Amino acid sequence: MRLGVIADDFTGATDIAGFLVANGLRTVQLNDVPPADLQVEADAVVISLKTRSCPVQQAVDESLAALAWLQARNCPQFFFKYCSTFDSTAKGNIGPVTDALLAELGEDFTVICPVLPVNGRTIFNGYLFVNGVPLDESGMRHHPVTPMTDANVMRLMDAQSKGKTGNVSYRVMDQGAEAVRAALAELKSKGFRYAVLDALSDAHLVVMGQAVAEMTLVTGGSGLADGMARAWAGSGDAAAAAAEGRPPKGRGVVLSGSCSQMTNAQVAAYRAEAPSLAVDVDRSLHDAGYAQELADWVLAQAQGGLAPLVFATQPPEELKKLQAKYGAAEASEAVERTFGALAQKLEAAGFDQFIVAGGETSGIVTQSLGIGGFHIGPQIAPGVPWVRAVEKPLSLALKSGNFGQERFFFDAQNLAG
Ligand SMILES: Nc1ncnc2c1ncn2[C@@H]1O[C@H](COP(=O)(O)OP(=O)(O)OP(=O)(O)O)[C@@H](O)[C@H]1O
Ligand SMILES: O=C(O)[C@@H](O)C(=O)CO
Repeated sequence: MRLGVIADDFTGATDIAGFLVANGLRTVQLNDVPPADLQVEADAVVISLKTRSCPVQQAVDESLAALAWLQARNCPQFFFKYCSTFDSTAKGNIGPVTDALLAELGEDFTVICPVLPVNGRTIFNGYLFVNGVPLDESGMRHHPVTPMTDANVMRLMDAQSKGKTGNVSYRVMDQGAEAVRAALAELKSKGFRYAVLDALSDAHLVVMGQAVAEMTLVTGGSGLADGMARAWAGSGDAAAAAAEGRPPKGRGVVLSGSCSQMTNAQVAAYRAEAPSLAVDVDRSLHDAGYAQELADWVLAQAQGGLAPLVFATQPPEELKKLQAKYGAAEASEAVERTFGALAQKLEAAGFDQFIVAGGETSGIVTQSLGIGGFHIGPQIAPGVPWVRAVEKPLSLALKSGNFGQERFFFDAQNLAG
């Protein structure tokens, strides 16, 4: 094993795993900290946790348990994967988890790099942009759980961590890996504990991938991992690495629990052509028989055409109203529970392809289906591979809220079989 990844949510985990596979690295994704005796043969192991928005101590404990599992297999390098839109407010978990991992590894310096240029997530002078717009002016300011109101990654990190954060600017990236290594050494010697790496392009990813090759712990988005994998692997055999994760034809359903801008557009595009049903938040909260009713609706849709869609996805203004009425945490937990129960009922009824939108939603669906690990297949869109459960014949597409193009739900089905 050459890289061990600790990811703070499920779609984040499949995102980074997809990029490693696309560079020809054999990669296995394990959901939750695996049992101590599990044997895995792979170039990279991605452990997906659900620690993005849980209490801080839980996030720290689970991340350290994942680290211990990887250390027990002599893993030489570790990657803490979080969202390319940071998804972590001043009370968030990225700082505390990074500090705990550094302490456990006996290290005192790392990089902070939530980038993925191919999906429009870039960093310029330490400010995070989403499709050219500062993070706090993007759809992320309306996020139901982690509204992002600052685009300055140094400030975000300083607010939730133990040390000081510096920046390696795009101008240094332009000068190549040697210059970046020198800039990192200088920040470290000046007492900085973290360095935010600028990245405006794929070329910058390659440079930073080379520059951090010897760093024990790195942190960031899958753009950084793409750069690292390219630095090691060159162009490995991506088709062979993806073979076990390829989805056969199957019986599919689309479950959308993300309220991101892109998911709203994807749901609108899909509803225009496919059978769809909106989740009623009130009934999710109060009606024990509701998931069965949703399952009955899905089962009643014609087979063979487009997969039926069940969605909780709402535009920001509707979501605000629902959250004000029911409480944000209560409403989102009820919606997640509903999707979890629905997925179980559909599996029991013979569904074997689950296309899921939203990181938290994907986490709950995967857990409810009792899936412990995935083989990673071909990418439907950058950062969204098809994955195939290790222990049963189920294929899933786990889409981060803002990933994929407008016809993503169609694209996923077109790639299957
Ligand atoms: N109509 C709704 N009312 C209240 N909460 C909702 C509603 N629809 C979705 N939610 C909740 O919003 C949260 C969305 O988070 P999720 O991680 O699934 O999507 P996302 O944040 O857009 O994706 P990502 O984390 O990949 O960026 C979930 O907890 C979900 O249950
Ligand atoms: O980095 C991203 O944007 C995604 O992998 C993710 O973590 C969203 O849940």
